Amino acid sequence: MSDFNKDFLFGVATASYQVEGAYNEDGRSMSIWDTFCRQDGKVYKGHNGDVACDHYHLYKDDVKMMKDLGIEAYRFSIAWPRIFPEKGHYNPKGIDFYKRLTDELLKNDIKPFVTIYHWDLPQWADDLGGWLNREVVDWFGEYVSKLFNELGGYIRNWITLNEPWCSSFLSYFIGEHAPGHKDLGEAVLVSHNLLLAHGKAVEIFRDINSSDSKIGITLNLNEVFPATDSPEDKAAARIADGFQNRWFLDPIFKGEYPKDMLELFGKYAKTDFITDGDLKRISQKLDFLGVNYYTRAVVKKGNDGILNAEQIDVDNEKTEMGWEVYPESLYNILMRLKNEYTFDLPLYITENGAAYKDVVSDDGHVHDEKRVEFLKKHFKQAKRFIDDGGNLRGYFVWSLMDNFEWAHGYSKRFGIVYVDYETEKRILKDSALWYKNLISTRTI
Ligand SMILES: N=[N+]=NCCCCNC(=O)[C@@H]1[C@H]2[C@H](O)[C@@H](O)[C@H](O)[C@@H](CO)[C@@H]12
Repeated sequence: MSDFNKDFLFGVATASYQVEGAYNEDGRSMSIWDTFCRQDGKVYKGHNGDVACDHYHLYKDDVKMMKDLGIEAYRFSIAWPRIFPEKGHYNPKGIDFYKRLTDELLKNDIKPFVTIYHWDLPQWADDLGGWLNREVVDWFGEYVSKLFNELGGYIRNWITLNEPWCSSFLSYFIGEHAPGHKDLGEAVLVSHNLLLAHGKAVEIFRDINSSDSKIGITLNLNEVFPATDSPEDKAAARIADGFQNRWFLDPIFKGEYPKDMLELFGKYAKTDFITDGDLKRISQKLDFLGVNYYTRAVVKKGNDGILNAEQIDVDNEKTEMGWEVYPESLYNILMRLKNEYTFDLPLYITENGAAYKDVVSDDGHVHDEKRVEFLKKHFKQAKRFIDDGGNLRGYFVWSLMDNFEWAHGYSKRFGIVYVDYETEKRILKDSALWYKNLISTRTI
């Protein structure tokens, strides 16, 4: 048994489109996810975020619930379509919601960690090309400037982007997320414009915010294993690692794209969009890195003609998402970051959690023992990293409450709090009570 020190932050995370609802209230305009949900076959049973968990109206109760659990930090995202519902048109009512939410958090001694972009691009921006249009960097700059000026006095921790891998490759190559394109060339261009927007936000942040405010980015990283020791499978694992991890880690922390991936992508995608100064903008010094970890990947040589790396099914415990439970990779990823990229830069686990088939028992409780075990194992790996000299500053469980799980709609439950979507009633799951005890004892 060992203790997390008193400065370590125990948090929970959500995202605007997944919990807020109030999709057309107080001036909010459509996002690409509002549009995507309305297209046939894109989202499970046509679910959407119109109401979601109604966090927009129930935030005070949700903050009280966090307070009662002893939660020390709350990671939430801001909906760009609330702040700029039209190009160049600022909506003060949009900011007012986040001022109310932040005020409630601070009154309850809960630190706000804000994600500036968690995938809900305004539809007006997408109509102008969205992340495919390099002008998006300027639109993003206007957006972040307003946030820093209006909220910078209350919010001290900022995350520019959530998982640019998902906003680019999952959304423009694999096509599972909005806007649902399937073009590798587009995805590579989008990934670059996302990183440029990230860099622009850091530049503006350094101009506007005081030094006691911190800025970082959140990346979803996984550890990639070859299915066998064969040279082909090892080569496939290297490419998959480049596709998932190095394509973002290298430009941000080393100021250059990985050569093997540039060469590979260059065969299928335009890569002449990288202009002088781009990598300098992308690789500015950060105050922390956020890591979202869910599972590892085991890959074999594939034949898709592009990456030629195919994830295989592993006969091991899985979550409702079909993701293998593999806590050791959390430690390995953090150690790799420390040794190869971030060194002594503060790290946060900005997301870790699991979806399971949660049901309300006859006793009115939700006995989610699998989630308790999942979290226990992963917190142990986080503590192992700290004991081995890792500069891990906090851990945000995904998620505070069940919510809109993107293409899966409301069919997957990640919360430590159960949400009855018919009534919006919240029910603490056993995992919430377990987390409350962990926070109070600080011992895993
Ligand atoms: N094909 N395929 N896909 C693999 C996708 C893995 C990466 N997905 C994530 O990390 C998302 C992250 C997101 O921030 C949050 O908004 C999501 O609710 C959670 C749970 O899904 C995780």
